[in-house]
Amino acid sequence: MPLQDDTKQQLNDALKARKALEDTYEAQFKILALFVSRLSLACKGVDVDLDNRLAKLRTELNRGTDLEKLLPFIEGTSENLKQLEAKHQLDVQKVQRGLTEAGKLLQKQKGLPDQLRRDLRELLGKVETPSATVHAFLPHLNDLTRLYQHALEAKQQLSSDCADDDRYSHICRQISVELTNLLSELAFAEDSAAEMDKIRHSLLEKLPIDALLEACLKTINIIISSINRERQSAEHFLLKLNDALSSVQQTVVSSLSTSSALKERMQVLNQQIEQQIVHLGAASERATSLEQLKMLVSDKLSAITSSLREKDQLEQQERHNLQLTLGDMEQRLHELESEALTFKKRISDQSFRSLQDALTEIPNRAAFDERYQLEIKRWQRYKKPLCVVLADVDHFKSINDNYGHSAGDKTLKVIAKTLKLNLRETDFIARYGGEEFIILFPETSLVELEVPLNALREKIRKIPFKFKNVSVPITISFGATQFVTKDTSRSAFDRADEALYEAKRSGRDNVILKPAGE
Ligand SMILES: Nc1nc2c(ncn2[C@@H]2O[C@H](COP(=O)(O)OP(=O)(O)OP(=O)(O)O)[C@@H](O)[C@H]2O)c(=O)[nH]1
Repeated sequence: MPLQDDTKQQLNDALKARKALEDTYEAQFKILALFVSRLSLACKGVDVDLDNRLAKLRTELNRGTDLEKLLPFIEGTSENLKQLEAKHQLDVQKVQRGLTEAGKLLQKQKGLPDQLRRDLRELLGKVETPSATVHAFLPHLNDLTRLYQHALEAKQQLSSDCADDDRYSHICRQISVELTNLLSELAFAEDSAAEMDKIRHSLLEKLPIDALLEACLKTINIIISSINRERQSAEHFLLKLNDALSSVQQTVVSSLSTSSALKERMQVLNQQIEQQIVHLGAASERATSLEQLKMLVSDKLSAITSSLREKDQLEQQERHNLQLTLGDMEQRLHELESEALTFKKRISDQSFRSLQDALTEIPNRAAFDERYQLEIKRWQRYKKPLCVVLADVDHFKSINDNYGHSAGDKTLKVIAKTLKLNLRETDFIARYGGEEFIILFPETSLVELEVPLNALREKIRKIPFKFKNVSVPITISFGATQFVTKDTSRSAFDRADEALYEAKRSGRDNVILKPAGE
């Protein structure tokens, strides 16, 4: 029996040990199941198929399903994971390639700061190193994003600098245009005119701001010295006038005093003559003999004759003095008259020249502005059609560039002359600035313009321009419009400008008529 007891004991012990082992396995299995369940949750979102499989596995694990029953699940999921692993490798390569390409693209950008370029080079070196997971690239991606951000900031700065550049050249262009217009509206004497011409020519180039300011200062100096010259000339005229008037006054005063002295002397003589006649009468009564009377009369008569002669001389002297005074005054007046004439001509020349373009000798922009307002008023009053036309020489810059500015100037003169000669008396042409002309056609409708404008265009094209022995055909484009009721001077002008732009865009050497409302 002890043996039986012993065996029983052993069996019990074995059962206990097994139970303990089973308990341990079960606990371990639970821990493992929990871990697998958590791990599966961590994988969630990588792949939908995998997510579904893992969700099922978790449910089974929670239920405590036998490992045996779980095995097919596990196998299927393992297969799924293998495929994912392959895909993961591809993803890693893709991320690596993507990062490299994005980095290289950034490297190609212009205007990046040097430090950014260095950081980028270093980053691209790191990206080249192979990595097992996509995660390993995350810091690189982060770095690259940062570099992109810096690059964008640098670019933005650069483009705002460029915007400044644009603004700068816009301002320069505006100053240049305004100054050119001002120069064409100013009238100057010969020497200043040459200086002005020099400044005008310099403005044909693209000038930096300091050169433009210098041109402005030079212009101001010329204006000031010209004003001074005009003032001096006016002063000179006034001084002459003053001189002449005071000399006339002096002459009149001295001639008055001379003539009053003569008058006094004449009175004395008259008295003397009267007295001599009275004496003669009294003495003749007293005379007792004819001989005595004869002597007395002879004496007195010679005294009277000498007084009369003296009186005659005095009268002659007075007449002579008067003639001298008159002659002197006449001469003074002639001088003054010619001085006044010169001055008057100077003033009228001045006002004429201030409305004339110095180069082409046709009206300038200021003259146009005046005439434009006048024609608009006429159009409003009489309701007769009014057209405004802008004309611009084609590719004029290339004439300057290829043959020099003097050739350009000559071209403008010839074109202006041709245009003017081929217009009616009632039409008005002005140089609007640069190589642009503006024409007003009163009492003309837009349809009526087609033929004459095309004729003008042909005329210009046929001018045999020759530079450096090369025949250079020059063409011109026209943009025309007609005033309508709602128009202002500006709106009609803008429409003509748009038409001109269309003429240029259509290939130049063209006439575009643009009615309102198109
Ligand atoms: N010689 C000379 N050139 C002038 C004068 N005024 C303006 N210019 C030049 O005229 C040229 C005008 O050039 P752009 O405005 O580019 O026009 P474009 O070359 O005529 O070309 P499109 O008008 O487009 O056909 C510039 O080069 C100016 O310098 C001037 O009084 N004399």
